[in-house]
Amino acid sequence: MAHKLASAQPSWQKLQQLYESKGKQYNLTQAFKADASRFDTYSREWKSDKVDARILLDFSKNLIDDEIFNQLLSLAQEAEVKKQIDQMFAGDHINTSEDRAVLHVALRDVEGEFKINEAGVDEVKPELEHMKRFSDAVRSGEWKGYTGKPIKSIVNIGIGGSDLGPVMVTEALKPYAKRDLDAHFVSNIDGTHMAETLRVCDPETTLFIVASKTFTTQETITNATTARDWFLEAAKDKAHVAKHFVALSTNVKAATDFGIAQENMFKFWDWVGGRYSLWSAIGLSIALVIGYERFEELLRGAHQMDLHFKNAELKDNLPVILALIGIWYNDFFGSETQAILPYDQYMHKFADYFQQGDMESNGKFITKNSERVNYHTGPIIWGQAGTNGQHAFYQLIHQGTKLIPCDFIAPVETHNRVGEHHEILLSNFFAQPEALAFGKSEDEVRAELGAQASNEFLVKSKVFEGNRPTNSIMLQKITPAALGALIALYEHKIAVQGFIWSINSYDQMGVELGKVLAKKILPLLQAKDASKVDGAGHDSSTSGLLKFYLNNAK
Ligand SMILES: O=P(O)(O)OC[C@H]1O[C@H](O)[C@H](O)[C@@H](O)[C@@H]1O
Repeated sequence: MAHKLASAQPSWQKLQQLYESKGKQYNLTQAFKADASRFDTYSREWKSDKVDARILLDFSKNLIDDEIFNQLLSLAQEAEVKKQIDQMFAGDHINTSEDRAVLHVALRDVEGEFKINEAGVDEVKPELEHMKRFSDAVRSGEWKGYTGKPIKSIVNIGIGGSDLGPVMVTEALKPYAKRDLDAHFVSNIDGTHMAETLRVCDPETTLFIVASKTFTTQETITNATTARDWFLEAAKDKAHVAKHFVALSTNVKAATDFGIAQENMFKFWDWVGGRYSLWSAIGLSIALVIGYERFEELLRGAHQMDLHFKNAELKDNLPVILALIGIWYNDFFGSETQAILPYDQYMHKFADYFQQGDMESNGKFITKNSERVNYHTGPIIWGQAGTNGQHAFYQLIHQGTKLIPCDFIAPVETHNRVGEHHEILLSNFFAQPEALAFGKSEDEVRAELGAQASNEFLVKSKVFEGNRPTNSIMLQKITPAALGALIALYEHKIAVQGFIWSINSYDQMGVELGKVLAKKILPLLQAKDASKVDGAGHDSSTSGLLKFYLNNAK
């Protein structure tokens, strides 16, 4: 593949012209008035007869018409998106900088449909069986701690991709959780995180899950060592570690060196990216919390979305549509961010999860052809659960000077029917995109204000310009399968954007430099001697900060 600059594609220039000639002054009120079937044209419903999942994507409230949409589809064709999707599913080493395949889709190919020829793929099933046996034993109480008591608390120790997925999914699927099994997630190197967690755990009934793809991550190894010390203070005998510590890793040797018994090791493979790993052994805490069967439903839901992504035509392909609309704003309107706003309390970690998923994947400036891009790549992802965001930052989305495309997500059915809460919640879910799209004109404000309309500032302050684009995504219910499909939808959206921008979405070189510098600085802090700072080769700002710290450290 040539991996051309996206801006060198013929469609890119045409999209630029379309932005100038009509995109930037596109008027949603007029567009909806002119076309009664706009919703039908720009919405797609995806369902699967294999799993309990269904997703409606309404993208009609976007600044697009047929010409723009078709031009975006041409861009996807010119970038050979279909071919790149096929390469991913075939196990080609599309992570070129690390010479690795990108096969999270193989983890959820529960029936083995994809026939991928890559070392480790045939081990997926036995590993899942291992996870099933183990999670069943812990959940049933058959697995006992060193004093013969069943496990009551699990503590997942991991960071980044070894934390965010399990946290997000266990929160999103809490209605399916075993309520008498407490789940904790410790990620931060800040000792407070571990200290506050251990405060509520009992060494006799706590299981630690050390989750690290590389098993070298400083935070995770330090936290795991602290947890082991705490455990041994009570248990005394190192042999008891085997009943209370398991490891999830691709690095079997390092996990063994840490003292994890062979049978307590759950492995995965280097073709699983950290931020795409919740489907692998990294999902063990999910299986423990919701049960293995539900975990498998999550995988099956994702797999159905994989099939849709692989097989559907570009114009009907949900991940492709989301990706193209994102590119339209990111690269032609100059939008810098993308908000993800789930109207479901259980989904409150969804935006956090895709902050890593999207920003670590597509925050890159070098193409696979070693050129520096001359366009913007990955958006800044942010958001929180509705309706909380409405009372915090929506003011800026409605009336600020920045264009912030938003994805609104909601389930038709709630897990908790409490009075009319769900109707009230959803009335907001429907109202916000409507307000953003159509706004309120000055004439409307004047008519509403009556006598007060003589106050010019009041009138102008109450105007909503509208034309602020949104996608609305509805699921039937946040079931394991539906959540699996939704996560896969966003994963593949990220993939398509990376394909079009010609970047490698599957490495993360940008996180390394800071880690290297921290390792150089740590000995200075350990030496506790401010006089050693000068001469350590740091700039005056870093040196000044270090000296301030060392002179005041207690
Ligand atoms: O799972 P681990 O090897 O411990 O890695 C944990 C995380 O740290 C790294 O710095 C990467 O930025 C993440 O992609 C990764 O998920």
